[in-house]
Amino acid sequence: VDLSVSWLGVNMENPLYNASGVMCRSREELDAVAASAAGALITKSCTLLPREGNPEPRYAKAPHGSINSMGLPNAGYQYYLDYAKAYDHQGGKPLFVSVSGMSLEDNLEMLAAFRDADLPCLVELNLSCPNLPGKPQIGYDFEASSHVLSEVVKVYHKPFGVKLPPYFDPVHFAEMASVLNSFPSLKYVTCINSVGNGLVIDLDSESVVIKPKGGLGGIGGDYVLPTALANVREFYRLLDDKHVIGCGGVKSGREAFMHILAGATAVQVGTCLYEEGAACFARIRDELAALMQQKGYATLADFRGKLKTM
Ligand SMILES: O=C(O)c1[nH]c(=O)[nH]c(=O)c1I
Repeated sequence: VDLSVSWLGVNMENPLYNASGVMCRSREELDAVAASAAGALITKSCTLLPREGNPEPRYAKAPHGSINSMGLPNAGYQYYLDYAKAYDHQGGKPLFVSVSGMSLEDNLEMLAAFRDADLPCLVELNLSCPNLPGKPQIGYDFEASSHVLSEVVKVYHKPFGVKLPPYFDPVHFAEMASVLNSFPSLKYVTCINSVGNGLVIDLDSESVVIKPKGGLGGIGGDYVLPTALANVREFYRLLDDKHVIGCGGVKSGREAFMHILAGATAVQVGTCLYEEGAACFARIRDELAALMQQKGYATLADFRGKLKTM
């Protein structure tokens, strides 16, 4: 079977890569993803200046996934720009850069720098960080999203994507799709970011499991798979001439297959990568290949977006 996918000028030997935020804050981590069976890699969302992030513990494994309130810890955009400048773009694994400025001005300054560097990497603009106390997720404010994107496309003229929060209402899917469809150079969306501000309780200690925000954090893993699949399918259905990247609940070939069946061009792995390490990519890749073989599909396009309804 052929697991390759070519989209937006990048060629991936398989559709799997890391979710921004996991195993991608340092060059050592990024190199580990690049050295793994992953088909691509993406950097930790970056800000203008380096950030420590929220107090620890800020990540915890949960019975069916994870909770995190990292608080955007990152080395600052210059670090990732330098990594991108030194990266072997011909090496076969596309590099994506996630940008998540603390303000529109910061986003524009970072995007202008990436523009001027004229590198082959694709930008994923994060509209959905749920863990900055006092800062709402842009993606939940349709007016703000439209304004940010209007300013972004004045500065950044290359194709780019956005990381979206999960939506839970058909009206919201339609509203956000309408905003996104008015930006032709916005060529992909990544659905979904973590399900924001969940609460995991440890029964024995009768306590929360992470320190920031009274224990509130973004939820990932098995918990979010149905929501992730719904967002992938809805935006796949509603967006014009854009790709949807699936993220949320992928821990085996089965969920990767589901995301692609729902319309995903490629698939990101977060919680499972955090817990299992980079070996998960070869395992999930082989499981996906076996599933395709079993079902008689030769390529991803044979079943992409072909979810049956009743
Ligand atoms: O807390 C984080 O750093 C974080 N955590 C997430 O779950 N999603 C995000 O987009 C971010 I920027």
